[in-house]
Amino acid sequence: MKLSTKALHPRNKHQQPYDFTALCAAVPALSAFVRDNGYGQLSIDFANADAVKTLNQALLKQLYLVQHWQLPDGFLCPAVPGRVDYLHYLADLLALLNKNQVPTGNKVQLLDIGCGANLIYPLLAQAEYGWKVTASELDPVAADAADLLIQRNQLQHKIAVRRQQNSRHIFHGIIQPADLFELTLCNPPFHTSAEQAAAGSERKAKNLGYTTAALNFAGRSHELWCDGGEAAFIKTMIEESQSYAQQVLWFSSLVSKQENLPALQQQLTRLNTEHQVIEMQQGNKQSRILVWSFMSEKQRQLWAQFKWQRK
Ligand SMILES: C[S@@+](CC[C@H](N)C(=O)[O-])C[C@H]1O[C@@H](n2cnc3c(N)ncnc32)[C@H](O)[C@@H]1O
Repeated sequence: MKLSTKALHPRNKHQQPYDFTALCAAVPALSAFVRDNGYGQLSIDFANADAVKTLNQALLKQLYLVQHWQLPDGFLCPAVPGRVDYLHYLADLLALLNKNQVPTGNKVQLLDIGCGANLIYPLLAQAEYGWKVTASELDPVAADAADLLIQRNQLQHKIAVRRQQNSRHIFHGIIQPADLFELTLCNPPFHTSAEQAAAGSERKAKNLGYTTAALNFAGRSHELWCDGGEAAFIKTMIEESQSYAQQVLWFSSLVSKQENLPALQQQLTRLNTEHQVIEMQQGNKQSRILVWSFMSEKQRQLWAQFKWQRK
């Protein structure tokens, strides 16, 4: 099945241009970066890493009530509207099992693979749906930064980071025998080498009209690449997911390159999974979520009945 959308998810709070007046009220430091964009609208210089970080602080505070958000230099700075879109589409999968209502609160458990130093998906999932989140991370510096965000926002009972010790593994060493997750999500490292990652950042900067690679989205190189790129990363994820077939309702991953989809879909068909592609569009940027499940519809309904609907 292929679902297609042309705009942000209807529940996404970012349908309108940013309200810089409200954002500056939430985080006054943002005012220093706001200027007229030449078309009579307020904006910031998206090539300025400090400006983009401060905008994120303000968005997270104003719209998601995240009081403290900071990012060590050189780490991937997320675009909030696109990240939250992924969560809303995953929430719809759960709503289908729950009389079209998204199940909320800590009865729903999410696993975020590679949360980064920015911890963006766990923070948004907690803010939007109150889900309990386990986050994995390979990079010790990123994992420590994510832990600090949890502590500063007093989310210790709602979000936990588990360090992945082996770069060749995704779920192994992270999912424990007693775990049950409704959802796994992942924004995988997408490039195949550090050089390709640098070229990708350069290209993005040029598309935005800047002459040099803007550092705000550059990220530390190993956040952005791994051997074999996203195709190999997701292939390993699918392989390992077999071991947790009865512990997870829906596995998922972003797939940034359309051309990587057919091989992954074939792999999922060979494994006899139910799978689908959910297309997302944010402005000119197109991306897609690949979701798969080893359970039958009946098994998923039983899960919902026993885990969410029992009094
Ligand atoms: C593209 S970044 C995404 C970061 C964040 N989730 C976001 O969306 O901005 C990929 C992240 O996966 C981490 N990573 C790479 N291999 C991993 C693995 N095997 N297990 C867990 N995390 C991994 C990287 O260190 C990096 O933080």
